[in-house]
Amino acid sequence: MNSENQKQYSPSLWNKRLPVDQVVTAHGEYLAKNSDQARHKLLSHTFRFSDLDPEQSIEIMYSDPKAFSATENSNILNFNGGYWQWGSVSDSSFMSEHFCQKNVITVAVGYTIAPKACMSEIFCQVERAVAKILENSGKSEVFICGHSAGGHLASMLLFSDFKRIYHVDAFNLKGIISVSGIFDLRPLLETDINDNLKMDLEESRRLSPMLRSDLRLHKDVKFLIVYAQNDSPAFHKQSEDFKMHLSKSLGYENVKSIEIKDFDHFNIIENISRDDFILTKEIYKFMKVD
Ligand SMILES: N[C@@H](CC(=O)c1ccccc1NC=O)C(=O)O
Repeated sequence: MNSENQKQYSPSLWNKRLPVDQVVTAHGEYLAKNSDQARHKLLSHTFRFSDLDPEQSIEIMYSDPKAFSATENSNILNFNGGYWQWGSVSDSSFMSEHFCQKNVITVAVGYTIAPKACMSEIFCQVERAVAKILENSGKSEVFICGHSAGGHLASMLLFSDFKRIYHVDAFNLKGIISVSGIFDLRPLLETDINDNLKMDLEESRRLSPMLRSDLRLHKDVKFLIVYAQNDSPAFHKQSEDFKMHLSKSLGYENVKSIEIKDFDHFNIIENISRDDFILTKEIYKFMKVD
């Protein structure tokens, strides 16, 4: 165990709002409550990809059946955080209400969490769900937002060969938003986060977008990399290093990073349930929604 890494990758220790042992529970309750509220107010469909685990599914929300059946609209996919071992697809539609009011369709994307699935399996499940969504999205624009572990999964899609493996075009995948994401998994090997994931060095390298340059996604994809002021220094560095990797090594032109002042690892994502939050407004701008 590396105690410095353990500290840097324990986001609850860096929050300044709540006692350390309460912040994760409060976070889970917030996401569940707001997702339930959205489910009651909006129309929704769940598609399950497996009989083995209900988490391997997507939950689509929308306010207007006409928008849902239109061939040209805007979709935002959400990948939940929780270090690939907590969180649920059913708690991942907490931001749907205001997006759907603006005729954006929201899609919570679920996956089997560790230790039932390892990191490679989790990424495959997410990749397959995205391929299905792209296949069925017509000319609609698709944006992906991921928090923490979800930001990692979203960024890994850069190296997905959708054409060869799933026979779909990814031309309508327009942008990726990582909120307090992790891009180099190696520091996690020496923390208790890996007790359930059981990654070895080879798997951690292969699944680190920071260490990959075998790009498959087209260069027009836009990136928004966001982190909270009260994230740890290691999280800040991971985001800024990945921004450099995208722009300098991989040649992406449209990459922006933002630090959200006075927020932490948890309330930075909770608050995208509000339409007046600074990050929500940035996401609207990024998606060209008004
Ligand atoms: N044990 C971690 C928990 C954590 O990082 C977390 C919990 C819920 C949702 C996202 C999280 N972070 C990354 O995926 C902590 O110290 O906060």
